[in-house]
Amino acid sequence: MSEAISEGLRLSGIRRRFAQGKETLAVLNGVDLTLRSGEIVALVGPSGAGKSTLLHIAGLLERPDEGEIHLAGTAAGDLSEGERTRLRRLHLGFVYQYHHLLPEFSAVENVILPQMIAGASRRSARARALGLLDRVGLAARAEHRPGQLSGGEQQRVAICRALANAPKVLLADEPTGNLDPHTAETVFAELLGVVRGSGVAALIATHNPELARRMDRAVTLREGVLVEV
Ligand SMILES: Nc1ncnc2c1ncn2[C@@H]1O[C@H](COP(=O)(O)OP(=O)(O)OP(=O)(O)O)[C@@H](O)[C@H]1O
Repeated sequence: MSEAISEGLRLSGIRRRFAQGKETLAVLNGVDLTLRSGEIVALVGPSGAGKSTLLHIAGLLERPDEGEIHLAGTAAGDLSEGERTRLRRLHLGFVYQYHHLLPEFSAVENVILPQMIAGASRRSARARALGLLDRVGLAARAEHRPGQLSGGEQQRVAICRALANAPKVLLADEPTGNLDPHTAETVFAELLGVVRGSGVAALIATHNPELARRMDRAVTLREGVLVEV
């Protein structure tokens, strides 16, 4: 297997600074990270360390000041915004702390939509959506709207939506941070189960050391550089 195929995401020498008044805050100071296919990596670290900034850059939502991002073997740096959007739709899934589901659509429709935007037929998109919802125990809730679901159920739907287009890489920012500890535990176990079952590479930011221990390895940001923990 070539390196380009087995590699989900590669970040090289990523730097990002923000102006804070007259000062410059160097949040990312040369971040290197390779996520192989199927690898699940925890991104831990104190508030303000730069986790969200790193996830935005890895997710092609923001450009770094310096450095390169390879997603599924494609270098993203020189691409136009349109090409980056296409690459993101093809290869990336996102889960946020809040579910961001469309409230007027049912659970299954929320998982169908990204597939149809990517060009799938309604029929195949629906079959895949129902399969994903079934894997997180939501088959019986597929036709419910987000407002009719519990917080944990909403977040499970958001996980299915992120995996709907069979991305190469899943990025998650505190995916269970908004749930009570018991629900967070269950939803996190399901997230790991469905991620492991799909072979997607995942980078998951969490404040919770217990959750971090369940992943394949953990990295943290120390003075803007990633180190293994
Ligand atoms: N657009 C911006 N402009 C200026 N400063 C920013 C911007 N985005 C982030 N920062 C600063 O960069 C630092 C890192 O922020 P970031 O949100 O990446 O941290 P984090 O590790 O995700 O924190 P948390 O765990 O609280 O979400 C913070 O000091 C923040 O204030």
